[in-house]
This record gives sequence, structure tokens and C-alpha cells, in this order.
Amino acid sequence: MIPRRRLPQTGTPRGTMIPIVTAEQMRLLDDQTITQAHVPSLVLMERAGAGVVTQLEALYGPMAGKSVAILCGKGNNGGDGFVVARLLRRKKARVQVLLLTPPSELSRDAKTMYQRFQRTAGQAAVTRPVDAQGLQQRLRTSDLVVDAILGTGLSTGVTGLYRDAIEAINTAARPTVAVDLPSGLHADSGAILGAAVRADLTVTFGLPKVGLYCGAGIECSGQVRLVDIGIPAPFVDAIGSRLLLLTDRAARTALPARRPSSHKGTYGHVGIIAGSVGKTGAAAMAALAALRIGTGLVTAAVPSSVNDVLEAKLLEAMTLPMPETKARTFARSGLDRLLAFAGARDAVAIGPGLTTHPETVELVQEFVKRVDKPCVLDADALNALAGKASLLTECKRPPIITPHPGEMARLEAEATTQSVNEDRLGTATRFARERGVFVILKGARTVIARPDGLAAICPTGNPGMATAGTGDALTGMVGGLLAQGLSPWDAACTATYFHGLAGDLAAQQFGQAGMITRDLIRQIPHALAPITHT
Ligand SMILES: NC(=O)C1=CN([C@@H]2O[C@H](COP(=O)(O)OP(=O)(O)OC[C@H]3O[C@@H](n4cnc5c(N)ncnc54)[C@H](O)[C@@H]3O)[C@@H](O)[C@H]2O)[C@H](O)CC1
Ligand SMILES: [K+]
Repeated sequence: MIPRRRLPQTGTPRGTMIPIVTAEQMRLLDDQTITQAHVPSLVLMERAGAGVVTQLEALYGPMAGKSVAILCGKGNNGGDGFVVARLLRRKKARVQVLLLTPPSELSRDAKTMYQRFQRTAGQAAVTRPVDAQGLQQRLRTSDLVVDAILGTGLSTGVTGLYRDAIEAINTAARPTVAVDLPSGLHADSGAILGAAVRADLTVTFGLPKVGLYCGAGIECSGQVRLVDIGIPAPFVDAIGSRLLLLTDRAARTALPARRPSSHKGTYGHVGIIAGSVGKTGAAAMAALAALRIGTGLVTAAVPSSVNDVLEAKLLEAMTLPMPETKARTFARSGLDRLLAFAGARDAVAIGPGLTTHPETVELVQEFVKRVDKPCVLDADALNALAGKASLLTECKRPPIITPHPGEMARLEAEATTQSVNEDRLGTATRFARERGVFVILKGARTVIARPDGLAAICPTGNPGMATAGTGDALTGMVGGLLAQGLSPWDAACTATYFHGLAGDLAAQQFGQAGMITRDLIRQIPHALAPITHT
């Protein structure tokens, strides 16, 4: 038998990120584990159920005395629910199973687990609800609701009692934990088929499913926790998923080590091209974030008349005044000086607060074509390329672009913010391939895509980051990591991960509504500290 190992294990170019899979890929892995690695399906189900219980305790504390309603459907998702029920009962929780199907219709494994539960808990621990009212009554009085109605087997729109149950769960609004997937959510597309559970926590098995990170999955999944049920790593590698989940380990591994004999020159010099009158904060925040991610030296090039303002705002970063327009934005005449500035730095970040003044736009278009350093383009640098995405293919090196959905839509003539949001994964991946760039498509579940079509999803971040300046901070972090010598892919993934983690720590400290970008930047060192964040 192949020994149980953590996933993934091999040193592929994907490092230690986790493949995200479709329902079909997960089924194949399941089958291979059962038939080739000889792990009985009931053992997998037992591990899945045990994993849910571990995660429940981690989030909600000891289960003893808690009243838990577990809704079970007829497939193996329901089977996992019976395992959860049995194990929670053993922990002295008050468990009630709401069985949505006649026992005779349960799948083979689910039936076995149902019988095991019934043998220990007795008939009274199982209720067969018949209507929405009965369901709602049960759920209202529960401390916790476990949704084991449907998982990867969902094939059609939910109707009848299943739909009533899903709606009752949402109406009850009790702390809700989805087993493998929120019921009603399609595992591959993240579409809601009829109705879907809105969970606070989703405990998913083996590998994360695509639908948890796209479409309605972003709203329905809540926190996602992955349970290792012992799928052998070679099977996982053979799947060759082109979509990965960023992990804490991958992000930390990519960070440059601080060597004893090093000096500030060891950690790179990033040039930040940002700012205009009224938007000096954008330049300052990008510069500060670059310093906080460990960059040795940071210089912000800014329009000449705002230079003094930046000098006052920044202590550790240097500034360089550049030719400006009458509107106090970067002037076209400064092109050669900006190119020389970039040439003397290890990497360049351009865009925050530049404005879309016609002369500045012209300058950016020329600069982007001629600069020959690792580069991140953001905000007004992207707006300068609105409808002219083909200019990106003229870059000397594939740049990293960091659009939010609106900027992404402006880059491509046919796209709209809505169409980008409806297919975040597809949009980022297509654009990266077609234009030969690295894309960080910001928003809930930021997507990072690279020119060969490989993409990653970032699990960190929260709605508190929807506040002015967080994008400038990300740009500074990406530029800083490029200057420290990371490849564009590693810089994009690592900056995004720690940006989100710093945002999560800031939200813990100040709340999502009250946090501002400076709080996030101050948390970057804590995010980088080698401690485990939950
Ligand atoms: N990933 C793993 O390694 C493991 C996963 N486990 C769990 O098993 C489910 C998948 O089980 P499966 O039996 O294939 O599917 P479901 O339980 O999701 O339900 C399928 C069941 O429901 C019917 N169905 C489909 N759509 C509808 C609908 N709209 N309304 C009503 N009924 C519907 C379908 O015909 C089937 O009969 C996975 O998610 C995990 O939770 C294992 O337990 C451990 C290993
Ligand atoms: K479920």
C-alpha cells in the first residue's frame, strides 16, 4: 500500500502550491486511490468525516453539549455527514440527523455509514423531514448546521425537498459548515444550480474544487479548509492541473533569505514611478510597502513640484524630481530621464496616481515599450494602455500587470467590468496567454496568471481591503520582490499572498470597515514573521 503523504510532495515547477481540481478529476483521484492504492472507500469517507470534526473544533471550540443539525442527502456527501454525526456524538454533542431521502435510496457507502450511526445513536437521532416548516424549526434551535446534502455529484438544478432544505439553512442563518462543497454549488463552474447553501466554513476533501473559488463560490464557500484524506501524491501530480492554490509554505519559500553577510544592496533597489498633485499618497504607500516587504533601497520618481511633499512623507525611501506638465503630472519630456532612472534600478513599479493627462499617457506608452527591467504596471499605467493592450506585446520583458476588474475591462475593448467578474479565471488566463504578460487580477480571490496559461488563486484577503490605496501597496510589494531578484511569477504570487495576509491581520486589529491601507502596510512585517496565522 502506498503510504499516506501530505500533498503535493514532488518538486515540480509548481513548488508547494496545491492543485485545484474539477469534480471529474477528483473522482478519478478517488478511484485510483481505491483501486490502485487499495484504500477502501469507507476509509476515505471516515477520514473525510474526521477532518470535518477537526475543523469544526478548530473554528467553534469543543463540541460537547452543542446542538448540531446534520442534513444528509442520498450520495456519498450524505455518507460523510453520517460519519460527522457519529464522531460528534462520541464527543458528546447533541446531534440530530435530518435525512432528506428514504434510507433505501442511499448510496452503498452512505448506507453503511448511516447504519453505523444508527446502531450507536438509535432511531430518534434521525428525522425524516417532509416539508420546509419542519426543517426550519429544527434548524432555528441548532448551534451549528452541517450541510451534507450534495457534493461533487450535483448534476442538475435542485428542486423539491433538497431545495427547501438549502433555503431553510440560509434562512436559519446559524453557523453553517459545508461538507466538501456548499450544496447546490457546481464544483467546476461555481454556478448556483437552483439554490445553494451560504456557508461560513467549507471543509473540502483531498484537493480544493474549482467552484469554491469562482462565480458564486466566492460568496457561498466562506472560509475554505482542506482535509488530507490520503490521495497519493503521484496520482495528484499526474492530473497536471493548470490551476493552483497559493499556500503559506509556497509564499514563505519564495522569500529571499536574509544572509548574515548581506547589506542593503543585497536586497535590491526598486524604482517607483508614481504620483501627481493630489495623489502623492499613492507614491508614498507604494514606496513604504516596498520597504516593508524587505527591499534594500527604494526611490520614488515623482513630478518635480510634488517632490518636497514626498520628501516629507517618506523617511527611508529616496525621491527623485522629474519633469512635469502644467497640471503637475509626469511630462513627456522626462522620458529619457525616466529610462535612465529605470536602468539604474533592479526593478520598476509604475502607475499609482499618475493621472491620465494626455502627455503622461504618451510618456507611459513609450516608457513601457522601451524599459528593459523587471516591471510592474498598475493603475494609471494600465489606463494609459486602455484599448491598446497590444502595446504590452512590445515590452522588452513580460511585465506584471495588476488590474482590478475595471482596469482589466478597459484594457480589452470588448470587455466590461461585469464580463470580467463573471469569468475572472478565464479572463486573467486568456489575457496572460494572448498578451504574454503576468496578470494579477485583483478582487475577492485574486487570480494570478502567467503567459503559459498556468494560474493561481490567492486564499488570503478580505473585504476590508476594498479601501483606497491597497492597490498601491500591492504594486510596491510586487516591485520590491522583483528588485530582490524573484522571478515575475514568484514576485506576483508572493506579494499577493502577503498583501492579503497583511490585510487579514489589519482587519483582525481594526475591523474590516475601519482598516485603512496604512494599517495593512504596518502589518506586512507581522505577516512575514515565521509564525502560523490561522
Ligand atoms: N473526494 C473524495 O475523495 C471523497 C469524497 N467523498 C464525498 O463524496 C461526495 C461525492 O459523492 P457522490 O455520491 O458522487 O455525489 P453527491 O453526494 O454529491 O450526490 C450525488 C447524488 O445526488 C444526486 N443528485 C445530483 N444532483 C441532484 C439534484 N440537483 N437534486 C437531487 N439529487 C441530485 C445524484 O444523482 C447522486 O445520486 C463528495 O462531494 C464528498 O463529499 C467521500 O466520502 C470521501 C472521498
Ligand atoms: K455539501
